[in-house]
Amino acid sequence: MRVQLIAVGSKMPDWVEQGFNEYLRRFPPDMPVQLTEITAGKRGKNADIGRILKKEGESMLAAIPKGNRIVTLEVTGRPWTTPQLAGQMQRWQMDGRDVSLLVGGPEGLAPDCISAAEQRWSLSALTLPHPLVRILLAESLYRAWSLNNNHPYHRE
Ligand SMILES: C[S@@+](CC[C@H](N)C(=O)[O-])C[C@H]1O[C@@H](n2cnc3c(N)ncnc32)[C@H](O)[C@@H]1O
Repeated sequence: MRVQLIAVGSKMPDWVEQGFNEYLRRFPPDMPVQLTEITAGKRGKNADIGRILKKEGESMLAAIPKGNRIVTLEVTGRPWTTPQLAGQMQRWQMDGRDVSLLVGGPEGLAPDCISAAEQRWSLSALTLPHPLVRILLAESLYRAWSLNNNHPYHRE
């Protein structure tokens, strides 16, 4: 199973790149995690946020290979524990499809992305900055993978 992380925003600071890549490089060849960055629309003084959000959403959906399972990252999504996420991961793997995880920009995800989601996942009841979400997401997925594979990274 391949995991595609589609996130609004590019040109992340070094600490974000380093933190994210630290976990990315740990995934095994049969579960690669790949990042697709969507350029955020310009949010000037009189920017039409609704239009920007729609365009970002269209770009996100266009980047998803046909047939992928779509999972949105949302504050109001399901708060999975690590064992629950590990269980989800096993179900995703058995289902045979690749997974696309969607992370929105400053105003969140476009309504079209939310409608397209099969599952909505919350990392915390707090609203997190999107650069931090990438790192937490990669670490959470790696921890769930380590639990499923009896790797010593996760300890009960
Ligand atoms: C700065 S947040 C957007 C805040 C926006 N006001 C909203 O309510 O969606 C940017 C993105 O990070 C992700 N995100 C932020 N906090 C999250 C959380 N606690 N759990 C899951 N995803 C989160 C979501 O994908 C969100 O679209």
